[in-house]
Amino acid sequence: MEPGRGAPLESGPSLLFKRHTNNAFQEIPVIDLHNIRSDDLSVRRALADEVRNASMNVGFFYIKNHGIPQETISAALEAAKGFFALSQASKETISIDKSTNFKGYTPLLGENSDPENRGDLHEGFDLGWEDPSGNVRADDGPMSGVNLWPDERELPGFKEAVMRYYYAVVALGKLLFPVFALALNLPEDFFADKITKPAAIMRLLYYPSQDGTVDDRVQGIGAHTDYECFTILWQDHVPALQVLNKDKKWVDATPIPGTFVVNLGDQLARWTNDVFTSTVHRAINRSGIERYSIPLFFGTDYNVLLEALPSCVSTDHPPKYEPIIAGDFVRSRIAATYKHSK
Ligand SMILES: O=C(O)CCC(=O)C(=O)O
Ligand SMILES: [Fe+2]
Repeated sequence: MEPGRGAPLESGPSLLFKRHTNNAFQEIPVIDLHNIRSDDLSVRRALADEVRNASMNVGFFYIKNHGIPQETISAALEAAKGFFALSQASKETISIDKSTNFKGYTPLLGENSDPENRGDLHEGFDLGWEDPSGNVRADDGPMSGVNLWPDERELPGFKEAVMRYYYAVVALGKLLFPVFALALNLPEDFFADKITKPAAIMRLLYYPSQDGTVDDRVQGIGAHTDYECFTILWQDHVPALQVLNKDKKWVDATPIPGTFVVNLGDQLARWTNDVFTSTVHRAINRSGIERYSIPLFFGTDYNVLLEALPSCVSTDHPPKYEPIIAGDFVRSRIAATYKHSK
């Protein structure tokens, strides 16, 4: 059999399940991507082993040597700062309420990631795929629709900086899928025909600091899991992100310069029948200064049927979730966060 094209590392799904440890993680591993493009399959498999371990037991990992130039990140951050500094009236002209597919501006408390809470204390700007000429796809099913951009005269260069960052992170996401495939003992190209139209939603997020008396039902972003396959998150130097371990203890995802945080989402958990874990997380900014972050949620094409992968099912581990179309799943989960805000 051709290397990396279907030869399982070790046969049988039960071996995958056995790699779950009973220990609650205390820290988030850092994975070095410098050899992600290696010609040597054994090198790529070694990387996949690290990703498998983190995906099964933590659901989060940092990546370093990811190849995204610092100036691309800095320009996107400056664009985000410029956007959130606009007047409320300007931002409201591209309110997410005017969008058919959850694109544009969300004000403070405009959504609620944890139904137990009152609302999320962040502002956001959401965008999805568009090509360099500004065309969106018509065939994204329930997530079809255009991006809403601020007026170019008010914020020159915003769209260029944001899209340059977006394309760079989408390309990085495409590199990670074969690693996840190897980590699941699947052919390395297993996901290739399922990510032809990147269903990648990106958000610019702004978290004011929560000072003084804090209402525990208002957090920067309430406890939640992400919806797509995985998220590539850039966070600035301000600590806020926390990740829940099996002992129900919050572990800090402390900012590490030069890294992104990758966390798995519910699409991958459903697809892998929970072999890979979609871990609960939240962000609370009590630093005294404002915080910015940029998550990019990387999902499958919206028409893909998410049903348990054969390699993740056995007689002991029957499928846990009903098969569902990716686009319907994402749309219903996003809609819920807006409905819960009150
Ligand atoms: O801002 C962060 O650190 C986390 C954001 C997040 O969890 C999300 O947008 O889903
Ligand atoms: Fe999240």
